[in-house]
Amino acid sequence: MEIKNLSQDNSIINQYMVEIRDAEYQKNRLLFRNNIMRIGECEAYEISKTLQYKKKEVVTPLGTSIINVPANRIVLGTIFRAGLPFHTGFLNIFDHAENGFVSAYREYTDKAHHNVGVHVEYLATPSIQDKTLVIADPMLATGGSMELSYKAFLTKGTPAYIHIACIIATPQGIDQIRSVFPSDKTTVWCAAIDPGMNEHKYIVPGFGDAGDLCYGEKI
Ligand SMILES: O=P(O)(O)OC[C@H]1O[C@H](OP(=O)(O)OP(=O)(O)O)[C@H](O)[C@@H]1O
Ligand SMILES: O=c1cc[nH]c(=O)[nH]1
Ligand SMILES: [Mg+2]
Repeated sequence: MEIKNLSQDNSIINQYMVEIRDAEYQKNRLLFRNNIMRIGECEAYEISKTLQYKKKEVVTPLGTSIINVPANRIVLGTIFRAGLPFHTGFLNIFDHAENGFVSAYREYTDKAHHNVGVHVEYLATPSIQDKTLVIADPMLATGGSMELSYKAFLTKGTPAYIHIACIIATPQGIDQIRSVFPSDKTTVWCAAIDPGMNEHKYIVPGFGDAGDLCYGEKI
């Protein structure tokens, strides 16, 4: 399994990361969502370099041009809620892609908020059979949401390749992906790998609760 940590090269993504991590800057949800979207666009562009390409002839007003265009059939999968602005970034780049949506939310199963269970309740997706499945979700913390969402997508076919796209990952989340996903056809993309999680399973330093920062607190 390949891990592509985009923070290893300096790029404009670092500026967006500074802003989404900044507790003051986060107070503006519009700017927060917009930066999540822009990181999605950057990751999509990086993923585009790894696709297969085929020649396409295009007729201009003055002649013809032959250009290599992506050949993969892409399904952009995302996980409600926090995945939505990230998904928009991917769709801005891969505007011809099909789209799949799954809901997953983490719920504490004990009073001390130390144990987290993940609930999957909703799936709306085209077939993913033999397609390139991108699953976009900003946070890969325990990896539980990504694992269960992937298993939900698998009820609709077997993908040819899987790109796990997140913004911040933890070593534990990556290990979880490694134990569940097919190693010969999975790449994990992220803009940072943070050292770990606190006792409530929030990534530290991370940036907080992605869904709440995008859309407000839920009850
Ligand atoms: O790797 P995990 O430990 O499963 O955590 C990651 C999940 O946490 C967030 O969703 P959350 O459950 O907060 O739902 P929300 O997007 O509706 O806020 C995030 O968007 C991931 O889906
Ligand atoms: O730090 C974290 C971990 C999981 N989900 C979030 O939104 N933030
Ligand atoms: Mg949340």
